[in-house]
Amino acid sequence: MSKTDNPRIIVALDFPSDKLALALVDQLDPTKCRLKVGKELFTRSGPDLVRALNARGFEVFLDLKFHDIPNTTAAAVAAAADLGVWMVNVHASGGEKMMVACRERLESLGQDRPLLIAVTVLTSMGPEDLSGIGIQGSPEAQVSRLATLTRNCGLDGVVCSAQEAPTLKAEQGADFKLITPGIRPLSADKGDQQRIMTPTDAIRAGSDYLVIGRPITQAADPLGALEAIHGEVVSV
Ligand SMILES: O=C(O)c1cc(=O)[nH]c(=O)n1[C@@H]1O[C@H](COP(=O)(O)O)[C@@H](O)[C@H]1O
Repeated sequence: MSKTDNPRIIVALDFPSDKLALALVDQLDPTKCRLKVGKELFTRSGPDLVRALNARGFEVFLDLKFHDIPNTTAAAVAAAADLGVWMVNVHASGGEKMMVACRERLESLGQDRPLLIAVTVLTSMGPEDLSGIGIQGSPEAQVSRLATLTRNCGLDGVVCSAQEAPTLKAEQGADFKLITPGIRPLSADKGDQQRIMTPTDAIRAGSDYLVIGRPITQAADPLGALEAIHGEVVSV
């Protein structure tokens, strides 16, 4: 049985400044979503912004997709843990030694550590993009391979497309977390995403957490958009 806890929506704060991010956050409800801080916002606003979000009662997924040698990456996830984030990620393609070093470093910090997950194949990538980087075969096969490696390294889950969720739940077990971006309500623009799914279909497919950016952050009424998707998700 999966121990996924609420809220299951993670709003991606892809903004160029803390001012713009906080203006959006102050319209949201921490009982209905967690927040994701990614590369753009963290590079501009850094740890102080993460602390400001925590102080407002939100749990934070620090999405910096670390990918480096084991020693450097393990030190980076430990820094994320010091910041008090709820979840942190690395690229599974960094390999076994890198992922094990990260997990061991976090475990050495004790019980109250962030969830550690790995990115498999980005949801913006299709088969032709994989072949461009020398990977033959389907995105689904590559996601399964990297998810198995991630689970064998003892991490808590993976970032993948909801399209791969049914296969991964069957292969990796219910407790292995699936964090799925590329979520698009029927009326929303696909944008640069390729492997997409609606919120309801993603939950039915086995997603534990839905990462949603523009369909909420660029909505005329962000709280209304969040509440509509939250209502959809809790009623599946
Ligand atoms: O790690 C991620 O969060 C991520 C992985 C992935 O494969 N695809 C993906 O879109 N993301 C992130 O999920 C968010 C999706 O945003 P929207 O496309 O605006 O909903 C962005 O912040 C991406 O950085």
